Amino acid sequence: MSVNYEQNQGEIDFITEHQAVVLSEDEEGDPVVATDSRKSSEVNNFSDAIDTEDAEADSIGAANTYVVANHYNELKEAGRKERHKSKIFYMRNFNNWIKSQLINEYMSLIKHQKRLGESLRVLDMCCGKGGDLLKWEKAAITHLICTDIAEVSVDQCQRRYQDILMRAEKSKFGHKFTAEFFACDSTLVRLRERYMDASLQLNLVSCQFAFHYCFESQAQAECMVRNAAECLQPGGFFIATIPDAYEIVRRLRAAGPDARKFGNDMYSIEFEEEINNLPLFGAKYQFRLEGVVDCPEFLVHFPTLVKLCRKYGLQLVRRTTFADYYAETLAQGRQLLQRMSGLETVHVQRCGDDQQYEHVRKAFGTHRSRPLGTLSKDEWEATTLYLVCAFKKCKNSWDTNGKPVFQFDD
Ligand SMILES: C[S@@+](CC[C@H](N)C(=O)[O-])C[C@H]1O[C@@H](n2cnc3c(N)ncnc32)[C@H](O)[C@@H]1O
Repeated sequence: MSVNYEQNQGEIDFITEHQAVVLSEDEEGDPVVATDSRKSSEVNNFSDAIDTEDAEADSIGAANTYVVANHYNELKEAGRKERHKSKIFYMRNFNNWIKSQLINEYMSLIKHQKRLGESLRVLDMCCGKGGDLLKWEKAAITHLICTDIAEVSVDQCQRRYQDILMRAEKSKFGHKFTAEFFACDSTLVRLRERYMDASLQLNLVSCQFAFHYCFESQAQAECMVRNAAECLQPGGFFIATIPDAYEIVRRLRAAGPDARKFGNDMYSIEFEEEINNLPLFGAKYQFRLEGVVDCPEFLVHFPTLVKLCRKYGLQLVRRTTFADYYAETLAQGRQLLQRMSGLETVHVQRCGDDQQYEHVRKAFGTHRSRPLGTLSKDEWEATTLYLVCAFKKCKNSWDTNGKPVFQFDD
């Protein structure tokens, strides 16, 4: 049996309703993994949360985490000048804007539930080099936990935080917050045991452009979701940006019946395996992004993610593609988008017959004299591979066996 990675009407309805899970064409109950002899350990229902912390990576199918860690450890931080010259300069800024919009949206909801002066604690899971530190500062949080598998990135993140703190001390307007940093694999390690205070309650967990790494195996996905969920206060949120598996499979199919690869000059996605036989976990592809990423990644089967999240009390409240999120939040986020240089300024008359801006000519003709903001075709194709999602932590009671019974709103 193969897993359905194509979005059918049933799944669209599911996403709209946030209710029953359709995992494949043949299965409506617990997730079933496509038969794959190498991953026989995954061919069962979700087991209880794995208890063996720091488990042997190999024993739970985490063969690629070293490759990913090495890749990010070796990635050089480009200077401002180099970043400006990058072919994906605007797309990276655009992605950064999407993250800001998402963080602002859910921080606002959290702040509405709180009284002024109450603590606001955030976990930035897979924080990288700290690209979101300024967003946390602006959100006026009180405590931040940053963790990532790449030690080099965590060190850099910590240095950036120290800079922010020093600047905040000198400025009347800067916001100071406490923070802790550690390197570890969020798909293998129980994070709460590494926190300075293991009883700490979080208001927001954010995992940006990284959650999909945990879909290498069921045990890793389960560990990562538990890390996202278990310290969240009821009413708190888990937010993420991940590649949209439906869109990936749709583009692959569009590339031809036997195609295993698609992309453009900015990015490419290449599957090793026959895509009609993709497993539920470990559906691996190589993702390449102009000068920044060349790494194995894994499809996230969205209904499975939703089901796994529900097991830990997380209820889906948003699943929106980047294209739709841009359209939905543009009116409110236009100024920020401009400040972040999230779009390239283009003069239609100067575009000539450049195919990268054909959409602009089609939309506005060649007579428009005022400049406008857009992304090149290649950058737009790369950014629209992604979606934003958000889950709310629900209240719970306890059953007679001491297991949580979550009170979902739907
Ligand atoms: C594309 S970067 C995103 C970084 C950051 N969240 C951002 O938005 O700028 C992906 C990050 O995920 C981290 N990562 C990948 N697998 C991980 C794992 N198993 N545990 C913790 N971090 C991981 C990488 O080291 C890398 O920093």
